[in-house]
Amino acid sequence: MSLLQVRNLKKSYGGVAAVADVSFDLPAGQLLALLGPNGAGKTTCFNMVNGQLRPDSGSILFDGHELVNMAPRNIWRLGVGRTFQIAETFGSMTVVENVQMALLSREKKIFHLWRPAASHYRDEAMDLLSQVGMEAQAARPCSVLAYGDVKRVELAIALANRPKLLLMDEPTAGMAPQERNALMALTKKLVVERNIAVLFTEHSMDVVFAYADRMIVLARGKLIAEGDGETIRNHPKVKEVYFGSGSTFTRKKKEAV
Ligand SMILES: Nc1ncnc2c1ncn2[C@@H]1O[C@H](COP(=O)(O)OP(=O)(O)OP(=O)(O)O)[C@@H](O)[C@H]1O
Repeated sequence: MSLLQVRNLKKSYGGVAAVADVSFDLPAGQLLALLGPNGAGKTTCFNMVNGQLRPDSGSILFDGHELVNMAPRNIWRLGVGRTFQIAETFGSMTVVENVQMALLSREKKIFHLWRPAASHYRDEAMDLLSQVGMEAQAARPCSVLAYGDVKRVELAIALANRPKLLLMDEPTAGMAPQERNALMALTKKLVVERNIAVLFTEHSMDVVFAYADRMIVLARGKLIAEGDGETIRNHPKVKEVYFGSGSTFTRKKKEAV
């Protein structure tokens, strides 16, 4: 049985069917890209999986638990993680402190500190930072980091909760091509090592074709195609939706990581 099983998911806004009868599976250890043109229903779909939006109908079964009608915090506790942007809130804290906070939050200990905060979970935080290649920058405030490095710290924070499923909404938005590839290569490595599943939306097709194991494509709320890169590239409905037929995605050489 797949880790995540989405069945007949529906959500309408007034007369607009934002998501119309969408079903898909995501096994552990896979990166699944959720694609589609603007307004296709990607964000709506995403937010139903993380509990921010309640579907009109359908089922989201995760690791044997029905997520529909469950509070986002409880969904998170079951092991559905997301990458949050730390820049706005915790930018003045150091890299390692940000990860320590995430570890404390996992253990619900933020308001029960009995040791100086600096010593809480420091080793575990440093271990997570080494996994994302950021241990050398542990003592720097997040606010001074390069954008690609902030994204690595966000990944470490998301991993602090030991997610079984990680949701990433446009993880590489605003990044230069080389940074994009480095972040996705790292994500892929962690997915394989930890056997976690990743569901991500992404507008950079070079990233999608280089790193996603499978893709699903939405158009006007409906799932129109599903499969690997080759299947999606050559799918007539996908071609039609993106370019009104003709060639859809140009094959780009994977850039050096
Ligand atoms: N809160 C809302 N109220 C009304 N309509 C909404 C709302 N959220 C989304 N929609 C509509 O639902 C449809 C799907 O929107 P959604 O944001 O899920 O698409 P998307 O694929 O994420 O698009 P994008 O790539 O532009 O972010 C669109 O027609 C959108 O206008």
